[in-house]
Amino acid sequence: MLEKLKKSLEEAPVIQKESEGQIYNYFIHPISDGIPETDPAILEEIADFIIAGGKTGGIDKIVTVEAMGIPIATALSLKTGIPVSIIRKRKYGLDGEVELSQSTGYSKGTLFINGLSAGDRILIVDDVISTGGTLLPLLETLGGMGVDVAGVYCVIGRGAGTDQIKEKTGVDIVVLVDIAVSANGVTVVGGV
Ligand SMILES: O=P(O)(O)OC[C@H]1O[C@H](OP(=O)(O)OP(=O)(O)O)[C@H](O)[C@@H]1O
Ligand code: HPA
Repeated sequence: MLEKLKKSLEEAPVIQKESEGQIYNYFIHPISDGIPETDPAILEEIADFIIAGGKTGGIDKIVTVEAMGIPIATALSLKTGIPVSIIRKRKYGLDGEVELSQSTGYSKGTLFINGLSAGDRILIVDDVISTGGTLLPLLETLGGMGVDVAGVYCVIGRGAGTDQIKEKTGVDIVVLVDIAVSANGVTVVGGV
């Protein structure tokens, strides 16, 4: 399953990004960066896998984080008819906007939630989970807002984020492909 995705990950180039004195080996792949181009067949395979997981029933909104969760969320939305709500990196100042801090292995920023409120039942999808510095504060913030997270899917998993989030929040993130990344490249180490 997901053989095309796994094969393309093994071929992904890796660059070094420096943040706060630490080097982060950053892989570049169509799903996580849109480079060199995204094969619609892979997006379709991902959406079909998520639908087969059975968690899209009774969902009000598919929720993703700008930018690279958007193609995955859109593919899923087109197949299910469920609307997409996007957590943005831009402040709008609308009533009810909620902001939170995000950190990754190579960046820090602020995320802005609009259009979600208590009682909404959502499915979160994203392209990558690595340190968990995006999803952990997001899950905590959504919990505080009374939003009901029915499931979380990340296409590519690397690093300790998935396990740390499970420990801290009890949320089981479904990762489709687990990888290890070094300066020499990407190795697929597990997945569905
Ligand atoms: O587990 P973490 O260490 O937080 O890494 C995962 C996050 O990193 C990427 O987001 P980024 O903010 O780089 O945005 P992008 O989608 O525009 O690449 C990715 O889309 C995840 O949201
Ligand atoms: O290494 C990475 N590559 C692309 N996107 C990412 N998001 C977190 N880590 C990465």
